[in-house]
Amino acid sequence: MSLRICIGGATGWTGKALVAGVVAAPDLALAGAVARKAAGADAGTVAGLEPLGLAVAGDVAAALKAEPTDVYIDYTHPSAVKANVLTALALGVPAVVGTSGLGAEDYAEIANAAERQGLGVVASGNFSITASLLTRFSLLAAQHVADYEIIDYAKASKPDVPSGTARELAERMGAIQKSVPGHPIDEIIGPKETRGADVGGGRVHAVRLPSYVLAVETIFGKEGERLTIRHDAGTSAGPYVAGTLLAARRVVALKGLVRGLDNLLFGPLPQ
Ligand SMILES: NC(=O)C1=CN([C@@H]2O[C@H](COP(=O)(O)OP(=O)(O)OC[C@H]3O[C@@H](n4cnc5c(N)ncnc54)[C@H](OP(=O)(O)O)[C@@H]3O)[C@@H](O)[C@H]2O)C=CC1
Ligand SMILES: O=C(O)C1=N[C@H](C(=O)O)C[C@H](O)C1
Repeated sequence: MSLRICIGGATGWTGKALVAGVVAAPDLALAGAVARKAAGADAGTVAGLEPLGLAVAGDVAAALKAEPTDVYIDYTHPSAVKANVLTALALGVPAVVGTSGLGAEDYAEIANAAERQGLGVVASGNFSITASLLTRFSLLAAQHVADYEIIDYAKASKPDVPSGTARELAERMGAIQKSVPGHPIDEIIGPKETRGADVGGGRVHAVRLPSYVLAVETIFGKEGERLTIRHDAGTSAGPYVAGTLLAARRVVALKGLVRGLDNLLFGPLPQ
């Protein structure tokens, strides 16, 4: 039997690519689509496909109550994602979280809800396979090099900071080894904000300018040498589809929260 998927944000940049990915996959079926402005319209038509005979729902609860669903996927907005995921879990549906804007405290709450319900959640700041390589390489490097900083580049209109990619990376690198500034920030002469923000132990500098989609750079410094690891997203949402759908296929067998697609792709980080 096909795995029945509901997509929150089905009319968005990423959501439309995912609707097409689910429709094209022989082992998946689209059971629900959520968006406010297109509520009532056909989910296939609004994604630029043939009609699917499935109406877009105006909210997550309505979609999940209307059709039996195995996995809820969220690509909505930083202001909506946490409530959507908690709603899915409360209705007994595991979740895959692509939307950015949540930090360690939000994920602790989501992990508790998932464990209470005996359900899985997979969240990843970036579901592209190559961005997951940036994450994994950076985590490995942080095990060996203490001094690092993260640069987070995104489009001027991005509503959240840092990006989901950079936030997850900073929190996970910070848990391995805190990035300790060589000169204490409190004693800096000049505007302290120019030294970026401590995000879960990792230091992040955010740049927001037209022409970027999203790029993340981790820079490691040692005496006499420097290592830079960088990922650049292009203008298509295609790279996020395979990783998101891999997470959807795997989340049904999990209990609790897994944060980071690299954990599904490459297994736990070697200690
Ligand atoms: N983890 C990853 O790999 C990736 C993460 N992202 C993240 O996913 C999120 C969505 O990105 P993107 O696809 O570009 O977004 P879009 O703005 O293109 O689409 C957002 C979708 O969510 C719906 N939506 C539901 N609730 C809200 C709300 N409260 N406010 C705004 N929209 C809402 C919109 O429809 P309507 O307004 O009609 O409700 C629309 O369908 C972002 O946080 C982005 O950073 C994006 C790509 C990859
Ligand atoms: O807002 C976007 O567009 C993206 N956001 C994600 C993030 O916040 O990390 C990543 C994706 O590359 C695009």
